[in-house]
Amino acid sequence: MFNKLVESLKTCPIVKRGEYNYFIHPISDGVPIVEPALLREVAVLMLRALDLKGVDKIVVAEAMGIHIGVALSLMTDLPLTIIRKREYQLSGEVALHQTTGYSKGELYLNGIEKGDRVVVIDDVFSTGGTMKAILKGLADKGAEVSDVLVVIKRGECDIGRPYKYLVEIEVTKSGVNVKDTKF
Ligand SMILES: O=P(O)(O)OC[C@H]1O[C@H](OP(=O)(O)OP(=O)(O)O)[C@H](O)[C@@H]1O
Ligand code: HPA
Repeated sequence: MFNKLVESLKTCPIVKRGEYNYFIHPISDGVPIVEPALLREVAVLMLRALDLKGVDKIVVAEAMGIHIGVALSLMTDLPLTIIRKREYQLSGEVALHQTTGYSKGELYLNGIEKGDRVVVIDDVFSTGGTMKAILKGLADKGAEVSDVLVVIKRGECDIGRPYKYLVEIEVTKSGVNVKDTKF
């Protein structure tokens, strides 16, 4: 079931972003090409893993949460909100500060009401900085987080609550080692 995700990770290129060994993969970068069969495999695994009971909305972050969020939304009929890097100044918008292993920036959360039950999905966990910012924003809005899932977990990562992942990897300067698969 994990064939396409695991095999594509084992052969993906690494580039340096400062000291950070950055792996380049279709699910986490959208390049060189997102094959439908890979996206479908990831979508089916996410659907199998997630606790969707009573869930109202799916939450993802721009950019690389979008394709997996759309796939899950189409399969579940759950609406999707995309946390954007652009400010809209809509009523109720929440600004979040994102810090990753190689960047800092602002994110803007819209479309969440007090009492919403949500799942949050993302492509990668590395430092967990992005997910911590998202969870803080959702808590500030009074949303209840039913489940958090990442497709690819790289390294140890504490986000202050339990979460699920599909694949755990280790990234070195010469490549990706797949350490574990779930679901
Ligand atoms: O656990 P962390 O250290 O926070 O890293 C994970 C985040 O980094 C990437 O986002 P980024 O905003 O860099 O890029 P993107 O626009 O390509 O999604 C990725 O999509 C995750 O959201
Ligand atoms: O190494 C990475 N590759 C792709 N996306 C990422 N998001 C955090 N780290 C990475």
